[in-house]
Amino acid sequence: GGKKQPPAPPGWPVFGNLFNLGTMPHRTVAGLAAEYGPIVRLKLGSVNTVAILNVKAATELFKNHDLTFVDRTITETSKSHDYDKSSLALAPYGMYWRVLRKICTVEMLVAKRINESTSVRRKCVDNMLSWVEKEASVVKVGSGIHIAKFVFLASFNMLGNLMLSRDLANPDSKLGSEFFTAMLGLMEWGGHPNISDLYPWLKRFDLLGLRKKMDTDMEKALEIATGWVEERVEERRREVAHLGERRKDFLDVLLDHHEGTRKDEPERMSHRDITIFILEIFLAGSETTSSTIEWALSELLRCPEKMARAKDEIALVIGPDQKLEESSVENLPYLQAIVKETLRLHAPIPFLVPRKAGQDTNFMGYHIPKGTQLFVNAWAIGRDPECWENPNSFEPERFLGSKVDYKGQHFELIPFGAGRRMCVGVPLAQRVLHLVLGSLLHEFDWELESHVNAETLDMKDKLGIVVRKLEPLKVIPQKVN
Ligand code: HEM
Repeated sequence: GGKKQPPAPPGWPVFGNLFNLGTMPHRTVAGLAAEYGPIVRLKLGSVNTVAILNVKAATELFKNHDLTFVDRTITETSKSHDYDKSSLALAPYGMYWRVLRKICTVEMLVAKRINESTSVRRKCVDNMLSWVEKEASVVKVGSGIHIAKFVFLASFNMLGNLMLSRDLANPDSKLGSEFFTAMLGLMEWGGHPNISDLYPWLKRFDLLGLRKKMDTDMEKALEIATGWVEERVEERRREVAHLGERRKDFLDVLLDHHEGTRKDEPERMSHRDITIFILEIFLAGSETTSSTIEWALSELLRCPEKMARAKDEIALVIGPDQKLEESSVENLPYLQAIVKETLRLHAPIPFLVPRKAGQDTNFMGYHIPKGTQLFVNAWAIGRDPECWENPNSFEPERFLGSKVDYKGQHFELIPFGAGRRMCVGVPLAQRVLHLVLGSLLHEFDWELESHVNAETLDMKDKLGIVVRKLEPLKVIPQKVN
């Protein structure tokens, strides 16, 4: 075999294909498949990138080349305060990653441990429902509320409770709101395209000022979270006599591990590592969840008969004066289908978390040099016409009686990725998505604002760390009695 590289659209000197991308790169890049095929080479500034655009190529990737592309590309903002050195999502495929990933899958994000915290999530959802109701009562007639904001707060609060047993959405907590603001900053600066990543030799000029902004917010977030970790270490010291009174949260699991390993063991997590892990879970789990819920509601508001079907299903299983519990979700196949269909059409992280080639490799007849960045376009894959009928239309029915799910075995539906680096939060995300969406549908009737209707609702998206709606969904909730 020669050294045939994947086809590439023509680019500009210096800029490469940067201008081909536009504001919705997942859509633009998906569109290249028609002319260039499912494996496309792009030059983003000076960075060699390959994008995977259909199910066939993704299947080959995850089945036979997962290990070649198991490491991540590291962005300039993620190096702030050495975040990348402790991050699970960015860790090289080695001992540290393996140990931390195992703690996650075996001790934190496993069904048994998730079951123990059911009431915590219930409480956070109840809070959210009352925020929604309250806000709806103060906006003027015909205007809606920004629903994603409340779901985001609730998800953030849930994660704070699961990890730290702390209510960060409590408006009286000054520290909580400072932390929240700093974390919003991390998401903003981390999701913004950065000249420093496109032209590494310009890094030191930090032309967009993103690294500087990141450093400021990272410092604040770390300072606050470090305080929480230290406080807990103290508390545990005092508590040793009567352990078992408190529910073991993620922080306890991590500290148990820290204290259980010998100091000279290479896989020992430092307090710094633990603190950064906490930030990472907030970053990974909040906006992904709220964006999915916002899209699901938007799609349902465009199809009143599907909205009605979802509400009818819930009403049949859950009494009007009962709450929707996580344990009821298994009896709500249509709700489950709605979540799948939403993730198919609106993968919140449409290129997954970028990977890179660990060595020169031959992929489906193409030569891909070591160091090449890899985008797996989950958005395009979810709409691959070879695998999906009417790929662009919202039809949850397609999943009824189908085995296809997002757990990494069906490469046509990979909003959480697949292979070794697949999202570690799936079991939790799955609970939260169904609980939140189901509760919103059960407790309220939803209407669009008076000047909008199903045909005119804006469905455009934009890409940050997460794809969200360009125009936030504004909806009018009507409490169901
Ligand atoms: C709708 C919700 C979510 C979506 C769509 C999502 C999606 C993803 C994707 C696409 C990846 C990269 C996968 C790959 O490279 O193949 C990822 C990685 C990750 N996710 Fe999620 N995620 C969600 C929720 C969560 C939650 C709730 C948590 C934590 C509790 C979480 C923690 C992580 C972590 C730690 C990684 C890095 C894994 C690694 O590199 O080994 N995610 N997620």
